[in-house]
Amino acid sequence: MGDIKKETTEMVIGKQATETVTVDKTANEIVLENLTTESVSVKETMDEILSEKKTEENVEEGETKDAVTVPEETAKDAVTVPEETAKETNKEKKLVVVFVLGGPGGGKSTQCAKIAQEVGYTHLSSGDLLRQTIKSDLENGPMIEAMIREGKSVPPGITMEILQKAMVKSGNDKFILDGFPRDEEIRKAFEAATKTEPELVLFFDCSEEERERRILSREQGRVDDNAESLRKRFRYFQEHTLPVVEYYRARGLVLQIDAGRSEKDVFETLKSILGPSTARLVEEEQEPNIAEIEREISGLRV
Ligand SMILES: Nc1ncnc2c1ncn2[C@@H]1O[C@H](COP(=O)(O)OP(=O)(O)OP(=O)(O)O)[C@@H](O)[C@H]1O
Ligand SMILES: O=c1ccn([C@@H]2O[C@H](COP(=O)(O)O)[C@@H](O)[C@H]2O)c(=O)[nH]1
Repeated sequence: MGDIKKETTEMVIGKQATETVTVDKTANEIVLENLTTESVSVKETMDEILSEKKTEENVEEGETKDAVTVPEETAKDAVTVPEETAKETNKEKKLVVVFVLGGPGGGKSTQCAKIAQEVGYTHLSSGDLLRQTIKSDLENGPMIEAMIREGKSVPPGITMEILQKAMVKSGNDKFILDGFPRDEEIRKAFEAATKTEPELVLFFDCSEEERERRILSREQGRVDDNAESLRKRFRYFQEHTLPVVEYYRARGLVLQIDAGRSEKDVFETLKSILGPSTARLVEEEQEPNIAEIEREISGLRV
C-alpha cells in the first residue's frame, strides 16, 4: 500500500442515529510513532517468528539435517529464489489483524468465535490464552491467576510471547484479536514487534448494567467473574482500554458496534463488516472502504 487514502464518513452501526462516530480511514502502512519495547522482552518482528515456524514445521515433517544438506556445488543454485516467488512469499506473510475491544462482558468472545470461523480468520483471545497458561506454566501461572483475579494487566512481555506463539502455531496470517490490546503499553509493544497496525478496530459498545448482568450469569468458572473483581475490571477498562480505542479512533480505524442487542443482531452486523466484501478488499490489499461497508450495513440499522 503506497499512498495514504483518506475518507471520512459519519456512521453508527446497529444503533439509532442518536450518536455518531466519525470514521477517518487511513492506509495501514503508517509510520509508527513513539514506539518503545524497553520494558518488554519480545521477538523483534513477526517475520522472525514466522521463519522460526518454518524451521519447526520442517522438523515436525520429519526432515533430518541430512535430508536438507545441499552439495556445495549446487548450493548456490539451490538457494536462488526467483523474483516472482520471492514476491509471493512476502505477500503470503502479510499479517492482517482486527482488534476487538469493549468493556468486560460485552459479548466480544461470543461474537469473535463465530465470525472468525465464517471469514477464515483465527480468533485469539489474550485472556483465554492467559487462562490456559495458568494451568501449563508452573512458574508464571500463580502470578497470572492473581493478576486476573485483581483485574490487573499481566506483564506485556509474558502476554506478547504467549500471543505471538499462538499466532505462529495457527499457521494463519489473518487474526481477530479479542480483548487486545487492553492498554497503551501492550498496544505499543504489539505494533513494534509486528510492525503492523490493525486493519480495523471493532469497539463493542454496551452499557455497564447489561455487561454486569451478562457476566454474573456467565457460568464459566472464571476467578474474576464476581462482584469485587468486576469493579476492578470495569475501572481498568475505563482508565486504560478506552484510551487505546481513542488512539485508534483518531487514526480512523474504529467501527463502533451496538453490542447491547441480541447475539443474532450483533452477528449480522459483524458479517456485514467482515464478510465477503471486506475479505475481498483485504485479499487485494486495498484499504477497506468504510463508506462501502456503511452502505452494505445500512439496511441493518434498527
Ligand atoms: N448479545 C448478547 N446478549 C445477551 N447475552 C450475551 C450476548 N452476547 C454474549 N452474551 C453472554 O454474555 C456473557 C459474556 O459474553 P462474552 O464472554 O462473549 O463477553 P466478553 O466481552 O468476551 O467478556 P470478557 O471481556 O469479560 O471476556 C456470556 O455468558 C455470553 O453467553
Ligand atoms: O491482554 C490481556 C488480556 C487479559 N489480561 C488479563 O486477563 C483478564 C481477563 O481478560 P478477558 O479479556 O476478560 O478474558 C483481564 O482482566 C486481565 O487481568 C491481561 O492481563 N492481558
